[in-house]
Amino acid sequence: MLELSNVHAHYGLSHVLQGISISVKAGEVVGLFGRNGVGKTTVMKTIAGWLAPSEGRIAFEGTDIGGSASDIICRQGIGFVPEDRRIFPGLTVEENLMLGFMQVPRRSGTESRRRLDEIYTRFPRLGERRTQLGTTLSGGEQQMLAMARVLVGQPKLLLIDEPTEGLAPKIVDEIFELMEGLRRDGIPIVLVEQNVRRAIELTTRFYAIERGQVVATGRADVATDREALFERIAV
Ligand SMILES: Nc1ncnc2c1ncn2[C@@H]1O[C@H](COP(=O)(O)OP(=O)(O)OP(=O)(O)O)[C@@H](O)[C@H]1O
Repeated sequence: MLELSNVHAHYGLSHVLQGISISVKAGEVVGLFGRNGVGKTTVMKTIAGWLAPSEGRIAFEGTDIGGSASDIICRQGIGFVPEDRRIFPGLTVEENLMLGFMQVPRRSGTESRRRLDEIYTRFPRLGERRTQLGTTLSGGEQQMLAMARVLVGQPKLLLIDEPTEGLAPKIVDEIFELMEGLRRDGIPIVLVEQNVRRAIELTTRFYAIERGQVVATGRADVATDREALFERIAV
C-alpha cells in the first residue's frame, strides 16, 4: 500500500535521506530501526508531507504522494503521530480529539460522537479525563491522546514515531498493548522505536537504517534476521 523508491531528502544542504526504498503491505507493522540521527524521523516526515523529497517516488495505494502537502496526505489516509506529540495547550482532551476531525472529510455530529465513543472505548483513560486540559495529562496519557487524535480520522496507515520515549515502564507496557490492539485490528503501522527488542515482537518486517540508507531488512519472525538486526544496530 505504501512504496518509497530511492527517496532522497535534504535539510538545506544536509543530505539526510540518501536513496531510501521501503514498502508496507496491508496489515503489516513495519519497524524502522537504527541509532540516533540516522534519518528515521526524516523518513516519517517525508512520507507525511512535512518535508518534500528531493528525489525518488512515494506511492500510496498507487498514487504518487511525494511532495504533496501534509493535509492532503492526511486526507488520503496517512496518519502521523510525531515524536513530540503536539498536544494543544488551552484545549481539553476532547477538544484535542476534535481537531482530528479537521483532517478528514466532514461528518455529521452523530457520526463524530459515535467515533469519539469508539475512541474512548479503546482509550478509557482519555474518556475519564475528557474535560481535563490535554497538557495536564501525564506523558504516557499525552502519547495516548496524540495517537487517539490521529485515529479519530480512521487512517488507512499509521506512522508512529518513538511512542515510548521518556515514559515509565508501566506506561510503556500500555502503549505497546495499544499498538498490539491496532495491529490485531489490521491497521498497518510504520513504527520508529528505540526499544528494538520490544518493538520487534510487534513488527512483521523491519528495515535497519544507517546514514540515511537502508542497510538491512528482514522478517521479524525469522530468528536469524532478528539476530542480524540486533548485531547491526548493537542493541
Ligand atoms: N530540522 C532539521 N534541520 C536540520 N537538520 C536536521 C533537522 N532535523 C533533523 N536533522 C538532522 O538530520 C539527521 C537525521 O535526523 P532524524 O531526526 O531523522 O534522525 P533519527 O534517526 O530519527 O534520530 P532520532 O532518534 O535522534 O530522532 C540528523 O543528523 C539530524 O541532526
